[in-house]
Amino acid sequence: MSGVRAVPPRVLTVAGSDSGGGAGIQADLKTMLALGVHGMSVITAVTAQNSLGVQGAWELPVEAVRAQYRSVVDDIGVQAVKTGMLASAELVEAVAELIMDTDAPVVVDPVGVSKHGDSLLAESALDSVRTKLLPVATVATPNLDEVAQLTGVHVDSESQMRRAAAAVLSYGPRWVLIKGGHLPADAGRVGGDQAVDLLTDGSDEHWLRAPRLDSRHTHGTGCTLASAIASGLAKGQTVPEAVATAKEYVTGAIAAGFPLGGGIGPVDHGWRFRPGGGA
Ligand SMILES: Nc1ncnc2c1ncn2[C@@H]1O[C@H](COP(=O)(O)OP(=O)(O)O)[C@@H](O)[C@H]1O
Ligand SMILES: Cc1ncc(COP(=O)(O)OP(=O)(O)O)c(N)n1
Repeated sequence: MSGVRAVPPRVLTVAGSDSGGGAGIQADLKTMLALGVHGMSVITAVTAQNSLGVQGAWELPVEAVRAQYRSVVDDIGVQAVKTGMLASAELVEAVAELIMDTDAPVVVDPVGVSKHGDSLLAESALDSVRTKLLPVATVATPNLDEVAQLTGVHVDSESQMRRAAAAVLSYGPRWVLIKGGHLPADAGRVGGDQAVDLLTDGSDEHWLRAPRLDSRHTHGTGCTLASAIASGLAKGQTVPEAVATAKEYVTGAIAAGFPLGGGIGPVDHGWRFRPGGGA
């Protein structure tokens, strides 16, 4: 018996490995599986990491990163790329160069520091992120700490998110999603009980709001959101559509986050497959 099988859209993550499975490459591939695309990976660094923090990190040589990327893109092809932990200026610049030659939308999560405060990007790489990586992004997804690191703009209220967006857009990404997950709960508005993000290309503006969930187990929120956006783009969604569906997915994953180890547990990438998850 023979038949033609449907081929799912293919999404490539270029990121670091999180041994604890909550963030990084592991979060990206789980998200992609949950959202029905074929996930592939270029590993840039390996971290020894768990619910308590990052105990060690080792970069891969730039030629190993280039070789993984070429193997995937030249044979299998990609409909979207997502970048996460890139560790050093050399890796940031090599990845930006590879992306420039790839005809697919790119989600850049400019990962700087983990939730535990462990650095995942050398200070000396910040300028390469600004001048080489952000210009090739279809969507950049900085959190508020990354906005401050990259632009010097400190956001502590919703009204300042517009200023932050303009500062990031000045480096050249087509869209920016300013993630307000780190915004104080009462910032700038009455009843600030929402997790608010701002998506804009400088003229079109979308405010995304979800209930702010009182969960300690939020490890991997940023990686999960960025991978979900890339999955939507690979399926042919517009940027605002992909971001809206990704926000809904990450909110469900945070709501279903669970305790692992002695610290911050992961969000549940498989929440839609659990009873009541809707799959
Ligand atoms: N407690 C929370 N409840 C609901 N949504 C949240 C919560 N914390 C973060 N988010 C959402 O998760 C996504 C990732 O944001 P954030 O946690 O700021 O990123 P990062 O993991 O890069 O620090 C955003 O859509 C943000 O609004
Ligand atoms: C290997 C690796 N990459 C990225 C992160 C940061 O992930 P993020 O989704 O921002 O989640 P938190 O770590 O902030 O919870 C990471 N920790 N490890």
